Amino acid sequence: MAKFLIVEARFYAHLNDQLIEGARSALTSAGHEVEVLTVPGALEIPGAIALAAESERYDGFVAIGVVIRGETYHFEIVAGESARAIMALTMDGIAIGNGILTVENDAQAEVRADPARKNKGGEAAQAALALLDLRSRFAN
Ligand SMILES: Nc1c(NC[C@H](O)[C@H](O)[C@H](O)CO)[nH]c(=O)[nH]c1=O
Ligand SMILES: CC(=O)[C@@H](O)COP(=O)(O)O
Repeated sequence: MAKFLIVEARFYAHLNDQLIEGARSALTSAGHEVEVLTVPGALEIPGAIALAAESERYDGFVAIGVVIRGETYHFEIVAGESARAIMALTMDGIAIGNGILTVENDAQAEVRADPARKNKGGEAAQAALALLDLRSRFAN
């Protein structure tokens, strides 16, 4: 059994609840333990994962959040930089699945958050499981 930390940026609570449901279901059905940590926004997720990884209490991580385009360039920063920082952490060998939605509008977010439809939370959990499996395969 492995221990996973879901780090969620709780900007849109009802969407996060669905994304977390999908991620949690994927992880617990595979026999793993799950905790959830909440941060203000997607830009805080990579730092929170880095700090949690240093504690060595968790085997893998799932980033959960929703970034919906507004009127300014801030969307590109929040969406792009959170993804870039998460990618950098995975390149350091940390098993992270990225379930941060980066969408144009609420309708796109609803479809992707819903575990019964595109289930992007579950998809991100599966990615974290795959990276953890690779790490254990290459460690031996
Ligand atoms: N607009 C969204 C944000 N913005 C907040 C940033 O993520 C960050 O918390 C702030 O810039 C302070 O450092 N975050 C989301 O997760 N989703 C958004 O749509
Ligand atoms: C993704 C964002 O940062 C966005 O929600 C902010 O909206 P705006 O660009 O209209 O300030």
